[in-house]
Amino acid sequence: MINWKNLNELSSYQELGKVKPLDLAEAMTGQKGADRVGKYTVDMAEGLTYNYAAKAVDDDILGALAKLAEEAQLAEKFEELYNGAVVNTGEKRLVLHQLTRGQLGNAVEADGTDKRSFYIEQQKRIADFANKVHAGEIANAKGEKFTTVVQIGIGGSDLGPRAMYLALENWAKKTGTFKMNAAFISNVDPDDASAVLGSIDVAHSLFILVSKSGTTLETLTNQAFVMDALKKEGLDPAKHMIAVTSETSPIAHSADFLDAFYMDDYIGGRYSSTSAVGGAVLSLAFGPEVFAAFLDGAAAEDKLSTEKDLLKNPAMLDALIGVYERNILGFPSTAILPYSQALSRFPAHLQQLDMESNGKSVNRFGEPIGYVTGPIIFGEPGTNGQHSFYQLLHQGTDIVPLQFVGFRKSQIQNDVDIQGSTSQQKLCANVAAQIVAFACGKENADLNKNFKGGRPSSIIIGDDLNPKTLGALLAHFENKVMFQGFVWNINSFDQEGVQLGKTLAKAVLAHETEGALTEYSKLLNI
Ligand SMILES: O=P(O)(O)OC[C@H]1O[C@](O)(CO)[C@@H](O)[C@@H]1O
Repeated sequence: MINWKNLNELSSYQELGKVKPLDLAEAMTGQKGADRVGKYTVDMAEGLTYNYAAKAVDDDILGALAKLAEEAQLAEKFEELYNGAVVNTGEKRLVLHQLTRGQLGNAVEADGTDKRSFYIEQQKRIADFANKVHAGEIANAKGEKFTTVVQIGIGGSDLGPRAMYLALENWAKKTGTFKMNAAFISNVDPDDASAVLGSIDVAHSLFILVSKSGTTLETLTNQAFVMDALKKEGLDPAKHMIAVTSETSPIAHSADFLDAFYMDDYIGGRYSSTSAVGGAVLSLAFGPEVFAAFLDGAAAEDKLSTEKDLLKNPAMLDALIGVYERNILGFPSTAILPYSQALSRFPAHLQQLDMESNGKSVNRFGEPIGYVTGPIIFGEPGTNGQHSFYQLLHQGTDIVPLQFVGFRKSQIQNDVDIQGSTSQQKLCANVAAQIVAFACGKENADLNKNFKGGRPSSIIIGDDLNPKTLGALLAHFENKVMFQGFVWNINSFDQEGVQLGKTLAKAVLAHETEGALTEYSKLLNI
């Protein structure tokens, strides 16, 4: 029997508030700190590890978090989700993104079909299509091979797939699996589409129109923009464009497209990288085998997330430590800091994943809640961030919990030894230094140079970033966000907060405004 209770109704949450907080700076200094690094670590899938030695937790706090996980029935709620319960209460939908990469529980039937079979069928259709494009069997009007693929989409139909493409681009070039360049058009700003169209060979480009709803204004505008450009080159848009959408959307089964691949309403945009939304562009860019390996990594991490023991479940643990930092320690934000250039857009993807999912003020039944929920998420790859906003992270008045990601090896493996160390060693040295600097600080009589420390961080470490480790990394964060939503008793799978702005923008374009909106319209010359 599942109890969907608010966080402040749980006795384990009240108990958690009474546990003595850890003095992180003290705990991380000297041999005690060294011991913590070996102790507070848990294996993730695909050889990754989640190390939380530099988080402000000890055995007592972890014990209290384990009780909270149990009372909030996190493992049971995940089970409900993957067995096909209507967990998206706002939209009255099932939540099935895990099913795109594996079968965690019972077969799930919806709309008269077995959903796992449906997702596999779409993956097979995409693989077949991609193989034909690579072989030149599907080609442009002159029978020439397509060399570039361009995804048109926004939000979840852009950020995840774009971040995943960038994460694997150099890996694929290095390993000989690279098949096609990919570009992305998302913003309705005409400079976005113009710049992308100006940088590609349009006659040899295949466009993927990605919109689950098939109604997103930005995406449909960019589709028309691209169709116009194709026509101006004397090309037939329908021979250069495929669609990824839900079967019930207005753009499904349209003659505007060479082919169409489907996902469905049970996969939220921000959770759609492992569906056809990511599958089409990644299979075309790197080949279906690479996409399949990415799915395997995500499936392996999902499996780990079913573990009931908090200390063996990295996503649940990461989620609970985040709740402790947000609700007990009162920290308002979290920074995502990958020490990997390939993950340059991963923080942007996590901004949507986390903030669109957990930026909620009512519980899953639509009732107000009396505690804070999702933190503000931001980030940049290291070491660039160090020379930008780390000043505030080290000495600012707010404490910002940090989530580092680092790999022992670079992707391209082209490196130079300068002054006794390689660039990769310098990168890794910096992340190690930052973790300890944030945690331990450094006293100085000159307060301007004083570092208080006590600033918590965790790090996910792997040997290298490849399709499997990337899949595991993605699933870790998806599952972390889901578990946090369960703890806060909110619905992490709808996004009503984006609607009002869309409605008002339509009113502005239709010149149906009043008051301040009319004045802003005039200021912007609309
Ligand atoms: O794929 P669609 O339906 O075009 O939606 C794009 C994005 O728009 C949103 O609905 C927010 O406006 C996101 O949740 C979604 O990822």
